[in-house]
Amino acid sequence: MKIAVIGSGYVGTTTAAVLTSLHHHVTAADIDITKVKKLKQGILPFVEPGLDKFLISMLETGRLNFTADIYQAVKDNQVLLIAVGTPSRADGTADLRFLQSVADTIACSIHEYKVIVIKSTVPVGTNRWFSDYLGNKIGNPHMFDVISNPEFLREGNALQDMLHPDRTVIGGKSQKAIQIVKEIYESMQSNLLVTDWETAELIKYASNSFLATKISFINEIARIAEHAGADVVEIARGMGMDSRIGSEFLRAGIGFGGSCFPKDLKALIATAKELGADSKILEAVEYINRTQPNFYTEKLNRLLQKIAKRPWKIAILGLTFKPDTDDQRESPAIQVVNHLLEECEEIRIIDPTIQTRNQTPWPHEQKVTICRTTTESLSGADAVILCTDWEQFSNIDWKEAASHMRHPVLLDGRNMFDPDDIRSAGMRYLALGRGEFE
Ligand SMILES: NC(=O)c1ccc[n+]([C@@H]2O[C@H](COP(=O)([O-])OP(=O)(O)OC[C@H]3O[C@@H](n4cnc5c(N)ncnc54)[C@H](O)[C@@H]3O)[C@@H](O)[C@H]2O)c1
Ligand SMILES: O=c1ccn([C@@H]2O[C@H](COP(=O)(O)OP(=O)(O)O[C@H]3O[C@H](CO)[C@@H](O)[C@H](O)[C@H]3O)[C@@H](O)[C@H]2O)c(=O)[nH]1
Repeated sequence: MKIAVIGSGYVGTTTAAVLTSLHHHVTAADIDITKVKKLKQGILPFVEPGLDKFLISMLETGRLNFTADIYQAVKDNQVLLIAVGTPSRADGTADLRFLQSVADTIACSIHEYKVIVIKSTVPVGTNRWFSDYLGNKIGNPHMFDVISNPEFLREGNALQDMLHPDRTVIGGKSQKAIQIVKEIYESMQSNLLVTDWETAELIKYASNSFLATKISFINEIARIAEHAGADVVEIARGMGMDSRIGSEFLRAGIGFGGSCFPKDLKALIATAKELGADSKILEAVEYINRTQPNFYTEKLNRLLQKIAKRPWKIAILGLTFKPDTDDQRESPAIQVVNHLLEECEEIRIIDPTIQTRNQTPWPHEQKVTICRTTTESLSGADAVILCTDWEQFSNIDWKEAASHMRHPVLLDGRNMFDPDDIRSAGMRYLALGRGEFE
């Protein structure tokens, strides 16, 4: 099939490469010319394990092409798959202006029947709105059909998630368009769920919100465990042994970040409000997550006030919202740094993907130092905070680390380490919900 993928970000690029591997002819289109130039050369503009090599091999098939000419991409392809961003507005609602701009482009270039597949995460009602908006613009609602096809990949595992999805959700009204989309994914071994637009849209938000709920739930249990002198890591292990609960998404820590959970949770709360429905659980999930990074850093503050002279020097391990990505969007590590900057003389950050200091603008930029090695970041520090559980941090020699620090204190924001190992290396170990209340 001939498919145009509109938007070449994390989702669009992965989708374009995977659809090529399914023997389709794919044109990936993006308005960002710099991005397109890189992708044409097989250079990924973001970090995503395995996707770089896969992209090159797909370009070599000759069936994958990148372009900044969205009009031509729309003209040349029967299926238009949209994967543009849907960021949060200040009030928490989803900003659909990129989607609307794609609709405007399609309206100017459509001459024959198209199947428009919305892969971007969009609030309930958006597929219906898109269909009406485009139909009115071109004055002919029969020139196209709209299909909701939400994406469930995780950053850091995008390629494998898309090659082997747990499920493929197809929402729509037109049987003809549903059949075409089914054929696109035909050779994939995946559970297929065909439904209407609204249900498909809500499956996406409900899935993300449920996973976010598991995380905030275990973070709340961690706060209780801390008062009770219990260990949340063991609690999660015990809970996870029950197959009805499952062991995933029960890691307590400084909270969830990224371009999806925080924004989708806020958007679902906003949708509920618009519809006049309750969202008490979702609001609690959002509240716990919003307060989680400061809950951790306050714990460190209390200890440092007792043992170290202000202003402090703090080392930060990891700035991305999770390992195996360079994405810092809504990273709780950034909230941790911002919360501490006022009290600190210097914050020394190390992250395997940091290229420049300016990826995130800091309020007191002169206080932030980007380091190349862990030792450099720890040198003279009053404390170190593990914010992102990158694999490479699991190999730190804590005995040596302690010798470089002014005060050997570790706040383990991801409960990554064994408290006994760290303490026996001469470090003071703080975590959340692991039996010690400072
Ligand atoms: N990142 C994820 O892990 C993930 C997973 C599942 C779903 N999603 C959803 O998928 C959507 C895309 O997410 P992303 O992370 O890939 O976003 P992204 O910001 O990485 O990429 C979006 C791309 O769309 C391009 N774009 C914007 N307007 C355009 C237009 N009019 N025409 C062509 N290109 C245009 C941008 O230049 C950008 O390259 C969002 O709705 C997101 O919620 C993301
Ligand atoms: O037990 C856990 C698991 C995750 N996290 C945090 O949760 C966030 C999100 O992690 P993850 O879900 O692995 O990454 P995303 O790439 O944001 O993927 C989510 O968001 C995507 C965008 O909608 C969906 O497609 C995916 O299915 C969904 O998992 C990160 O900050 C993690 O550190 C925890 O704190 N504890």
